[in-house]
Amino acid sequence: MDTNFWHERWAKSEIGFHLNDVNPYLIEHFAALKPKANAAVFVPLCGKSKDLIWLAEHTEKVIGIELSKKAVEDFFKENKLTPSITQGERFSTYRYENLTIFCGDLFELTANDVAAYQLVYDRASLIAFPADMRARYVEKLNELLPNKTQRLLVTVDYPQHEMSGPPFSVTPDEVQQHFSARYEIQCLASEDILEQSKRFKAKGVSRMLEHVFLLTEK
Ligand SMILES: C[S@@+](CC[C@H](N)C(=O)[O-])C[C@H]1O[C@@H](n2cnc3c(N)ncnc32)[C@H](O)[C@@H]1O
Repeated sequence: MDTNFWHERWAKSEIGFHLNDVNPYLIEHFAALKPKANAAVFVPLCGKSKDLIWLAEHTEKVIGIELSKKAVEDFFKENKLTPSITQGERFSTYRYENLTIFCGDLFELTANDVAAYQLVYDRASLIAFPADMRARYVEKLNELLPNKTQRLLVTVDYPQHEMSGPPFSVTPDEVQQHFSARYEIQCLASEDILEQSKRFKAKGVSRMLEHVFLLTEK
């Protein structure tokens, strides 16, 4: 899967992952991170998610990174916000009050870009990548983030042979494999979402769970 895959999804508005409202898991479980008053949250692969708005209202600073210029521009347009925009070598940077979105490739980020961020919100980001890229993504985030980070991670888990992703299936065992060396892992919720996932059911998926994990650095 290369970056063109995502540019095409956005160009054709094939963005079934996008929710028109804030993700209910974020509202319900964000407090489990026990965010400090000056919490700063990093949102990798943020799309045009409304979750950015909610996080900006509930934390001191939010930074997202998103490949698609269309996604970033739609985000500001649809939320009636006018950002300042700076063109850099690696990214175009969109800023509005306490929210910053880098438009560019996550793999181009350096630790300096996100060093001040202790919390990570990952909804539909790890599961956006096939297995080999997931390993690379986990490694990249480990390299970027300083010690003592916490993450809220939302995954989907279904028989992978029944559908080609994205979203890709990430089982609780795989979450352990990626993160147990560095994080205490707690599953906060597991929900059967098959009935509400009509487009996946239509593709022949027989079982689909969504899991919410709290990862706390050891
Ligand atoms: C499944 S969507 C999830 C978006 C968002 N987290 C949400 O909940 O709506 C994955 C997003 O990651 C973006 N993306 C994919 N690869 C990327 C990369 N290497 N760097 C930055 N963004 C990327 C895609 O354009 C897409 O918007």
